[in-house]
Parts: sequence; C-alpha cells; structure tokens
Amino acid sequence: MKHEMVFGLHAVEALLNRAPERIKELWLLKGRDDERLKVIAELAAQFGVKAQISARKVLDDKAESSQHQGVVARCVAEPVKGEHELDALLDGVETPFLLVLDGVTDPHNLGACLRSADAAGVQGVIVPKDRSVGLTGIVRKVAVGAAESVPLFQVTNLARTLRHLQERGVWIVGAAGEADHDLYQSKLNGPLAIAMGAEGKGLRRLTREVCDELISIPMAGAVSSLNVSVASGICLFEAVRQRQS
Ligand SMILES: C[S@@+](CC[C@H](N)C(=O)[O-])C[C@H]1O[C@@H](n2cnc3c(N)ncnc32)[C@H](O)[C@@H]1O
Repeated sequence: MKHEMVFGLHAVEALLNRAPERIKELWLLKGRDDERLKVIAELAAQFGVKAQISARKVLDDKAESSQHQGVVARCVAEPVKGEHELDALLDGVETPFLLVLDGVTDPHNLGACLRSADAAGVQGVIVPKDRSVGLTGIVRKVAVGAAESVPLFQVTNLARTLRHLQERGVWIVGAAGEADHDLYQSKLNGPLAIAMGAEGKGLRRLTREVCDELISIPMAGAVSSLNVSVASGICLFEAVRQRQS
C-alpha cells in the first residue's frame, strides 16, 4: 500500500475531518503551545489516531520540509483519479464548473490554485498526468485543506479530455494574455471549464486549439503576465460573480 506525508495545520485538520481512517501515524511538535495543535490532538484522539509528540528534527525528517507547522501525518495514499472518475463527477453535477491546469509544475502554484478552486466552488481540477506536479506534501500544505476537498483528476491526454467535456456540453474557456477578447466580455454562467497555462509556456498549442474561446485578463501595468494562481483566482471569481447574478 502506498503512503504519503501530509503536513501543515490546515491540511492535517482537513484530513482528520474527512478521512481519519487514512492516517497511520501522526507526529506533533514537542513543546509547542498552540491552540490549533491542541485542536488537532483532540480530533486525533476522537478518531482513535495516536499522536507521537516529537522533536522538530523528527518532523522535519518525516515531512522532508521544515514547513510543517508542527504537525505531520503519514497516511494511505488515495488512488489517483482519472478520466473515469471525472465522468462519474459529471454524471452527478447539474452545471459543471471545472478548472484545468495545463502543466503547472510549481507545487506552490498548484496548492494556491486548489485553494482558490475550493473557495470558488469548483467541483474538480483537471491536470495532465505528465508534465504536472501531483499532490505532494507542499501542495497539500499550501492548499490549506483544499487538496482534501477538491478532487484532482490526472488525465493521460488533456486535449482528448477537453473534447470529451465539450461533448458533454461543457464550454472550455482558455486564459491567454494575448487573446483579444477579455474575461469580462465572456459568458461564464453555464457548464464551464476554465483552462490555465503553465508557468513558463502558457497553454500548449493543442489545448489552445480545443478551447471554445480564449480570453485575456486586462493588464494595466508594465508586466506581461500574472502568476497562474492569481490569474486562476481572477477568472474563477468572475465566473462565480456571473453564476450568482
Ligand atoms: C505566468 S502565465 C504564463 C505566461 C506565458 N509566457 C504565456 O505566454 O502565457 C501562466 C498562465 O496564467 C494565465 N495568465 C496569466 N496572465 C494572464 C492574463 N493577463 N490574461 C489571461 N491569462 C493570464 C494564463 O493561463 C497563462 O498561461
């Protein structure tokens, strides 16, 4: 059975609340008098998860990072979700609202995108299996629990998945700085997938070609592009605004 490390206060708390049975070992930092750690210790006790109170070095080693905020859990890895699980999700939602990340490789960016996706009410995030970061400990930490609440679908062929979404009535909007059409002119209130490009290269040619529409976020200053997680947040919340009105 594959295991993975989850660390950070929000990420471990979310895991305890959603799937405590996945946690096999839990380490809490010795000597840290912190309300949030107490909440985690209480939740762990409630679910019968035994916490080990350990020195910082132990937690640093377990997490392979010092960014654990005093809590690290070793848990059973969830099976990777792919095309089948995405179809099952689509069967169960009335108006799909999805985020597509075409090759985001920085774990901080994926974590921040998941966080925004959760806040916007996105039902799933789709990434290509290759050339993308997966759900690492840092991703989960940065996502502050959203990696536990928003399903991530890792697909073999992104363009094919997008075409499949179109067949199921989903409108694909690609975000690209050079598009002439701007975000605020776009109609985002139906079944929707917003596709964002990778940090360096943006949307790949094939992905761009499949999109029903390309939109840009108007830029007033000297820089030519936004960070992908910032751009995702802007696009998602414009869609939220339109979907509510
Ligand atoms: C850091 S940018 C990539 C910049 C890259 N050089 C390019 O040509 O797209 C990462 C992604 O964020 C989104 N993005 C960033 N700024 C944007 C803007 N002004 N309008 C639309 N999308 C933007 C796009 O999806 C882009 O692919």
